[in-house]
Amino acid sequence: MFAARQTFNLFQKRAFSASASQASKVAVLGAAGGIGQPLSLLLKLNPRVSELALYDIRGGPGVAADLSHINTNSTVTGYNPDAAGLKECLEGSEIILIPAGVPRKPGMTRDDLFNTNASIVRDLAKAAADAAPKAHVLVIANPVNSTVPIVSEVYKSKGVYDPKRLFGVTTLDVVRASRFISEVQKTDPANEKVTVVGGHSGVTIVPLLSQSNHASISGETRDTLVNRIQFGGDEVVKAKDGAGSATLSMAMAGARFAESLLRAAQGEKGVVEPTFVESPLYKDQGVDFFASKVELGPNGVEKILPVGEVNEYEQKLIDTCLVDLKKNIQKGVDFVKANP
Ligand SMILES: NC(=O)C1=CN([C@@H]2O[C@H](COP(=O)(O)OP(=O)(O)OC[C@H]3O[C@@H](n4cnc5c(N)ncnc54)[C@H](O)[C@@H]3O)[C@@H](O)[C@H]2O)C=CC1
Ligand SMILES: O=C([O-])CC(=O)C(=O)O
Repeated sequence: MFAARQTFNLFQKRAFSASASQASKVAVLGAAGGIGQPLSLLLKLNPRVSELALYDIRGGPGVAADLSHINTNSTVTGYNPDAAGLKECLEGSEIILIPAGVPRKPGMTRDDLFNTNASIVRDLAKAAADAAPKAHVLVIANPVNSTVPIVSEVYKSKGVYDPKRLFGVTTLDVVRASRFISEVQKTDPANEKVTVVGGHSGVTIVPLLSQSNHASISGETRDTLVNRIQFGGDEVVKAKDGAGSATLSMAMAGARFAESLLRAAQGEKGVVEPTFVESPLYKDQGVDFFASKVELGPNGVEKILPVGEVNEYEQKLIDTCLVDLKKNIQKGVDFVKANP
């Protein structure tokens, strides 16, 4: 309890002085799962994390005991799978990652996970809003297009919503885009930066290849590549054959996003990550959340960057994306209204 409070005080101080303490408590909810475990491992290896707080409805303390033997300075605590454990896990957290939820099986869409995961995310959001209302919340649980609006509605209902601190993690789409384009072009993925906008499922994932190093990609090569980026998740679901979806690549992507937020919180300027946030970009078309490049700062979203110039083909992809995205967002909002 005392330790948790102490970390919070340090974080409070840093809000005023970026160069002060580097202490950061990071909580993972769903820490014993397929994503939760490797994500927690990567966070244990991150020197910017001083305290790692792990919660799961089963297995949290075991994962924590295991990770706590790794010889990096951070402390690791696994909390009891009850309301008191969850509260203690959350208190003082600067970042809360939520990979808690059921993954897809072959033949399912991400939206098919809604019935199970909506209430899981809603309940965790309620606990987070009460225990750590100022933390950055990073939603990994699918369907991200709906679970992020669910968190925002919960926070609104509790009067603590700050749109600058709520993120849907879409980093994996960008990671895939960079890797897939490098495979086609026989280049080093480290040098491939592909902007991916929209949401995080199927046709709502919109890669903007015209803004990449390979703007001239066209025809069937382009179509195949765009399709692979949009449906990359399905490749893994199919290959795992009933055992779940992407976990290791997702852990890497989640850890990268958390690292970017910590870098920005700890005073680094110009940190840009693509992420699904409440966004003004398509509000005039009734779409309140949209993934685009976002500059991060000590308080979360510093600046939402414009989508930029797109070609006719990409504009069509965006138009298609917006139709689905609007419905997915509304579904999340309606869920919390009907099931507060
Ligand atoms: N945003 C993205 O790019 C991606 C999102 N995902 C999503 O992440 C979620 C998790 O996937 P996996 O880790 O593979 O699933 P998993 O089933 O391996 O792990 C989920 C964990 O959540 C825990 N859990 C369930 N309810 C909980 C609750 N109320 N509180 C705390 N923990 C709870 C389970 O005990 C389990 O350990 C899925 O919804 C999946 O679709 C997966 C890959 C990429
Ligand atoms: O495909 C899934 O269900 C998991 C996911 O979101 C991804 O891998 O992008």
